Amino acid sequence: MGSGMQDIEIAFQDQLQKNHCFGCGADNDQGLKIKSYWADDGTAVCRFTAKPHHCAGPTRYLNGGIMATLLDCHSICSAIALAYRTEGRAISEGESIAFVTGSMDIAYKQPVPIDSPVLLKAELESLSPRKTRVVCRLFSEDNLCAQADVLAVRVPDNW
Ligand SMILES: CCCCC/C=C\C/C=C\C/C=C\C/C=C\CCCC(=O)SCCNC(=O)CCNC(=O)[C@H](O)C(C)(C)COP(=O)(O)OP(=O)(O)OC[C@H]1O[C@@H](n2cnc3c(N)ncnc32)[C@H](O)[C@@H]1OP(=O)(O)O
Repeated sequence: MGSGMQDIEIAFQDQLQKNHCFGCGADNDQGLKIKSYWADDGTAVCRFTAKPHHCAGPTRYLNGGIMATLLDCHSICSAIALAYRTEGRAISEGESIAFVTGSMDIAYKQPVPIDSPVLLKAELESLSPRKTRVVCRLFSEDNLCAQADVLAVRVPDNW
């Protein structure tokens, strides 16, 4: 105990300011408050544990709208993080960068048990200064349960 490096990594969302988004806003007390981080392989990851009221029709499965929110918000926050990294800045350092969802296509492949944590993994590709494509996968217990193809579009920070 007490020696070596400490993991002081801070989630993307905890570095963004004044974000009241239901899915990713640190400033929304009734929101999902997801937390996203860089992984060593260049993807961005997020782990989320649902509450019982996030259920689908059957109480044992996660609601598809909640899944969409997780995929959307993890993707957009990761696109924002990538843009800061590409500009050589820490998140929220200097002029703020904002992206929104231009489009999102989701394949729901398997039902997601509500009791198990999910893992979201986002692969990012910058298409132009204004557009980032994100392929975001949602896993439960190592099973690929949903996949989203997201177009993140940069907007002015007063959007
Ligand atoms: C949300 C934050 C913004 C505010 C900042 C506030 C606080 C900042 C703090 C933190 C922010 C952090 C996180 C917030 C995070 C996320 C929330 C989750 C995501 C959401 O929940 S967000 C809500 C849902 N989201 C919308 O409410 C979008 C409504 N919409 C629009 O606001 C416009 O529609 C817009 C901006 C999308 C485009 O408007 P625009 O005027 O820039 O249009 P333009 O044509 O110039 O598009 C430029 C290039 O994108 C291509 N393009 C555009 N749309 C496309 C589509 N649908 N399919 C295929 N390509 C598309 C064009 O083809 C062109 O491509 P090219 O450059 O190659 O020609």
